[in-house]
Amino acid sequence: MFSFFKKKSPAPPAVTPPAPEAPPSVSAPVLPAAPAEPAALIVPSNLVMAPTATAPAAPPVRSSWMAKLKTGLRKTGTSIATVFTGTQIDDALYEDLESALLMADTGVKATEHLLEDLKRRVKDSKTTDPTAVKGLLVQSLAALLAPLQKPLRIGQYTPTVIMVTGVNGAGKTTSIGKLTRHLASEGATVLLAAADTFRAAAKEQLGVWADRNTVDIISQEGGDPAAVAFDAVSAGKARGRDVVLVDTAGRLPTQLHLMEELKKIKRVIQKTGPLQDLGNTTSQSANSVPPHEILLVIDGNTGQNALSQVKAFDDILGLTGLIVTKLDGTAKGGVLAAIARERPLPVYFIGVGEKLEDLETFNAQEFAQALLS
Ligand SMILES: Nc1nc2c(ncn2[C@@H]2O[C@H](COP(=O)(O)OP(=O)(O)OP(=O)(O)O)[C@@H](O)[C@H]2O)c(=O)[nH]1
Repeated sequence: MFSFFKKKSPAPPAVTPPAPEAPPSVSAPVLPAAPAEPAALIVPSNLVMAPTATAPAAPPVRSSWMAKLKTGLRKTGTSIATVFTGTQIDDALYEDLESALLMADTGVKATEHLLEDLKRRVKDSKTTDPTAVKGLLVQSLAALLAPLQKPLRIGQYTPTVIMVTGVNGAGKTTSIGKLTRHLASEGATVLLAAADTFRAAAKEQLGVWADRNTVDIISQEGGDPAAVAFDAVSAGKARGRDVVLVDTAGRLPTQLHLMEELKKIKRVIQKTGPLQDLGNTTSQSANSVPPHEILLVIDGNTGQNALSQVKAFDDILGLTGLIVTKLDGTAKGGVLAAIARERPLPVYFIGVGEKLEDLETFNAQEFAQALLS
């Protein structure tokens, strides 16, 4: 599920270690083609299980996840899939597809792109079968979504500081709980910062996750969220934690004073100073200054509104990635294509349920297949 950097050792120059032995039920991890990685080693986690077209059959864990994803996206997929039930590939088919994609909140730009790309693929393949066109649409969608597929890198800094933002009820606290569980199950030590000091229940909610996951939580009765974040990062440094997750209160991008507050939280976290970059032992890189990740949690049910949130939060904070929740039962799953076309930020995780295990890494090919199955 994550990329872990190998921790720095004073011993001889780093040598790539053999890949950790994978448990029998888990396939070899496949990371998306990435630009040149820094010298530090990425030790792929045994939870990175994204299969590609050429990978061996999906392991049981991932395939049950796929079933969940397919069920979750059925509402979106059914209306698109019915377009291909006819016998001819004609203008009517493309018009119906255009409407279905727009109804699925794919947005005008991504819809235009997909139609153009699909027509080219149909022409190149010389197919006359509408069912085959659906297969080509899967390819086209997967190619559009591919830039969003990226693993979250953990372990390059001690701690890796992750600030989590989003509108009210998007699923921030739940996603932090799920993420904490995954991190803890991979052996990472986690410290949670309850910087949502507005909602009385938020601290308790996070406290429950903390208890469940046996991690520490830093909170302050009615305190300043920026101060909570500062204390948490300082404590994370002092205690040598691998990850500090900072939960923030939900807010709308139109609530400018609250957006200013988020900027302040970011600034104050930056003031905790640079953290040792385990991937760059010679100089201190600029991004060793926390927060290393600023994530926006979006509710997949909100469709085009989610895209507006991505743009607004990104403009103000400079986001590094997204978590898309509630993809179970949404008719608006096309919004990921809109994000890919208009604001392509990495989608680190997607949520398809309220349970702890209902969080997985995003895989473009799987998502495209599930959406159009
Ligand atoms: N079905 C489903 N529900 C989810 C998912 N993620 C979160 N939820 C539910 O969404 C609701 C809101 O989740 P929270 O985690 O409290 O949201 P939040 O963003 O922290 O909320 P605020 O702190 O009020 O801004 C809860 O009922 C969660 O159980 C998901 O992937 N699928």
